[in-house]
Amino acid sequence: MRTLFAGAGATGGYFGGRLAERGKDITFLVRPPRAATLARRGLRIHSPAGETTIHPRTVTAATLDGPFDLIVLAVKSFALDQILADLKPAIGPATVVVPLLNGMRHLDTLLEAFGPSHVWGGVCMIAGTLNDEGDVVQMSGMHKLTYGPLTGPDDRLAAVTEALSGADFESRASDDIVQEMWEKWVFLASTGIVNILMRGTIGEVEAAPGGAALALAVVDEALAVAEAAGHRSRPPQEAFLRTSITAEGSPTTTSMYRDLTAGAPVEAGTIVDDLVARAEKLGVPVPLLHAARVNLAVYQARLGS
Ligand SMILES: NC(=O)C1=CN([C@@H]2O[C@H](COP(=O)(O)OP(=O)(O)OC[C@H]3O[C@@H](n4cnc5c(N)ncnc54)[C@H](OP(=O)(O)O)[C@@H]3O)[C@@H](O)[C@H]2O)C=CC1
Ligand SMILES: CC(C)(CO)C(=O)C(=O)O
Repeated sequence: MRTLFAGAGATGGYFGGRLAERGKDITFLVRPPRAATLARRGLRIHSPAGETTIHPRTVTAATLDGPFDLIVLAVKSFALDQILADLKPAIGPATVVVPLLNGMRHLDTLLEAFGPSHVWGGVCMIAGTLNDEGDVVQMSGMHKLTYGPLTGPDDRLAAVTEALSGADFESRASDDIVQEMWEKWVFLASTGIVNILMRGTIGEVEAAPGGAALALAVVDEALAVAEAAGHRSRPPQEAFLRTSITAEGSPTTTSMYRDLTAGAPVEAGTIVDDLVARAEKLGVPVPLLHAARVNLAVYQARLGS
């Protein structure tokens, strides 16, 4: 399968790089400065398992001139509109688009842009970032990619599975990807909100008096929204979240918190604001999520000023 990774940042660079490392047919859609960095340094991945350099094939919006079989979308939510416009030439009659973005709102945007026959769901679990050189840094051993059609069986599944497997990360097709995206959203939003409201890692919050109780109260609010929306996390996912968000000494932060502490724009709209908006619509009280929304709005307003 000709596969295009749209974005070669922390997630796209990692998962696309790992696939390219195994000889899969991977191209990255990047902007000119990123293309220049990748040409000069290669795509370097630093991980707990070691370091690797891949020399990736890249295209830019100006040189993208034909359809791909599979597109993996790996940009931040605020870059979505531009890249969807750039991707138009890459969409053929049978192209599958798998987004890795956090949250749910991008699915509506994608369905509107490309139509239901092209859009699948996707979830990735990784703690990744780019360092000052533009290299991908995988901060823990976690690296999982899950994907699947939004509605019913799809005869492209075997080919997509072949394209996304066989590399040095866990890869899995899901027959209920929408539920898995909700579970990831609840996990990520809860963890990120605890980081942001308390300005610390999960372990630092847990060590504070009342910290674990506060974290679990955030989880209860996020779960209540998911439940009202018909997507309460299944018991093993809920148990994992409760354990992980109260883990003693945990260094866990989220990409949202890392962006905030770096003074960069934060995906507040799709990760926090959208959860609060759904809570309001469904009549679910979420005072802690609301506090996080206000906190992030103040931050974003300062960034813009
Ligand atoms: N980082 C993490 O640990 C995790 C992130 N996620 C989610 O994955 C999504 C992607 O995040 P992440 O990979 O961290 O983000 P990054 O910022 O690391 O990477 C996004 C990349 O998209 C590129 N980009 C933006 N617009 C365009 C465009 N028009 N054309 C080509 N490239 C473009 C940027 O390139 P440029 O250099 O040109 O700006 C950047 O390198 C987010 O929704 C995030 O929440 C999910 C799980 C974990
Ligand atoms: C919760 C986590 C770490 C898992 O991938 C994540 O999605 C993020 O930091 O954005």
